Amino acid sequence: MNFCSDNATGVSPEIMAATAAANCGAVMSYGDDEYTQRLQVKFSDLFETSVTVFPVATGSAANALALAVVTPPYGAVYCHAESHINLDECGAPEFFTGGAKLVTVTGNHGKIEAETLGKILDRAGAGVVHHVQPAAVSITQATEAGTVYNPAEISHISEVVRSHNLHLHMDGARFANAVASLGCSPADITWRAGVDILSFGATKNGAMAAEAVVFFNQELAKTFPFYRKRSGHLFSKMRFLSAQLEAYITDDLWLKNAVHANNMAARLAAGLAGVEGAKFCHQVEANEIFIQLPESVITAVLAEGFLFYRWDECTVRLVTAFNTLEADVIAFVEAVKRHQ
Ligand SMILES: Cc1ncc(COP(=O)(O)O)c(C=O)c1O
Ligand SMILES: C[C@@H](O)[C@H](N)C(=O)O
Repeated sequence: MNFCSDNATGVSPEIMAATAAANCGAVMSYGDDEYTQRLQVKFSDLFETSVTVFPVATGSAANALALAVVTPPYGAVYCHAESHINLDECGAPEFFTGGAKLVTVTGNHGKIEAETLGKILDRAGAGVVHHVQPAAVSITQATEAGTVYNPAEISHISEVVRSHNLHLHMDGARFANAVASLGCSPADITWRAGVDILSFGATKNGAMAAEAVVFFNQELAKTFPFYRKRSGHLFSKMRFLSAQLEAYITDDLWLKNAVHANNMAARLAAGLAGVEGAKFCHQVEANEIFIQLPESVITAVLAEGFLFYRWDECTVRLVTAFNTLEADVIAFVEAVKRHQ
């Protein structure tokens, strides 16, 4: 039983079927196909405003290319110290921006606080030739700590971003899990809250390999095609990414998958709450659990064949997904309780 990551899962049957169904005949390439064209309307409907959508294959590409559009080589991107763009993308944002600097911001439970960000930006040296120039802020929704920003928190951050003439990017690798957790509309935690560009994740939540860069700020969308092409992410057979994304947002599949993943995480957290020596590091608000367990328990449960990542000293990360079985959750809890 694998609780390592939602990246470990397979593909939603609906998405696999849609991808196979797209494999018929010849269609125009490089995004000029009907599947990709339909995405523009369908994503605009989903977000209740006119958007421009660009499929790419990975979340790291979505993040790095989106940031490249809003950050000059001498610029600065402000992000949480534990953010994926800072720790897990091998310098892709720095590379694709042409050398911009990621300036990290600390904050509890994986979240940037507007007041802290404002103080940092007030002292950032905008216009001072010796300093990198503030250009963008990137927040992750749901965060790398398994928490979520509510609409008001995002609005407060975007007010600070706007007051310093910057742009706001959202790493939404687990965006669906955040929407499912908050019970809000996609618009409420994006453009209505001041987000300019969203990396809309699908791979972790049922797609095979498809993410969408969604532009709410249409002016910023103009240069993205060139960044995407020169990064090698302009797929000639784009239909096979777009077919995944289209199936993902059809009949609310994206939300149904996320609701299940979140429910399994809540079920797992409830089971672990009573374990002797267990201590949750963060509120479980989406599909990731960070929990401290006695080393003897961790070692014994790993020895039983359960798969999960150690996160740091005595802390493990448990991630549920759209196809996590409740029986697996129960089995994991029982294994932990056997060894407590
Ligand atoms: C929060 C977050 N953002 C972005 C990514 C990048 O996605 P990918 O691994 O597809 O590059 C991940 C990866 O799992 C992630 O957890
Ligand atoms: C790199 C690793 O953290 C991946 N992003 C995950 O969430 O599993």
